[in-house]
Amino acid sequence: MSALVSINALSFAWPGQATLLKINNLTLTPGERLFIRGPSGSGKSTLLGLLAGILQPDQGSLMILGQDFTRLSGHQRDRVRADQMGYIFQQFNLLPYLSVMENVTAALIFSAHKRKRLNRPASQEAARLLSALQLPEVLWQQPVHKLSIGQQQRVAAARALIGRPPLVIADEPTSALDAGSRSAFMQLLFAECEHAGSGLIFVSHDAGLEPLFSRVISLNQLNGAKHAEPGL
Ligand SMILES: Nc1ncnc2c1ncn2[C@@H]1O[C@H](COP(=O)(O)OP(=O)(O)OP(=O)(O)O)[C@@H](O)[C@H]1O
Repeated sequence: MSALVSINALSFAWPGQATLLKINNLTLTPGERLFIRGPSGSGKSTLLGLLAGILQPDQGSLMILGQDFTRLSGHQRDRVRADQMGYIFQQFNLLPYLSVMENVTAALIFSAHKRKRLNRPASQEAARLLSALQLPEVLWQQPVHKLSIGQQQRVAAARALIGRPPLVIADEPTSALDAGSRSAFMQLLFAECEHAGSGLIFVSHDAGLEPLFSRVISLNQLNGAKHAEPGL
């Protein structure tokens, strides 16, 4: 089976800055659950931005679901992301004045592929995900800006998971959750990924979650770039 993600000799620098990431090799196979750890500022979110096609490497190759992202236009990468990925952003990126339901189902408006993978009406699938994440039903028609940060994080997760994307990318998705919600969140995330056969790339500072993953990597060990973090 071909890799979901394959990185070779990739390097990336933010404009005017020293090289932040130099990654010789990283592969994710379908269904694999990868945990990436690293101190603040080590480049975890930047790496996820590259994998999602939001950023472009300066050198090297980046194959996502069999497509060479370095050869696609920004618009083509947006298409792959909308159709084949679910991305839980660190800052959620929800549409504040739309309701919880509208935010979750918005992911389907932009992707016929995600709509096709549903096996029930969109609102029912959104309800199933929101219930599994223990988000009270009274909130579902509320605009998301009225929700707590932890509740918004769960809406962002439901939006990423709807339509069974083959690749799920999660950037610190449990940072605002209490222990009970975190546990429900992790169970749903794993159950959904397993059911859909999705690969998962998960970045977190929460080392307690590491044993749940099939592979754990340290970005500092993977990264050949010398960066200016104190003590590194
Ligand atoms: N949009 C940007 N423009 C310029 N530099 C950036 C930008 N985003 C991040 N950086 C720089 O890249 C480096 C790595 O940032 P990044 O957010 O990838 O780290 P991180 O490991 O995800 O950190 P954290 O754990 O705090 O979220 C930092 O030095 C940061 O200042």
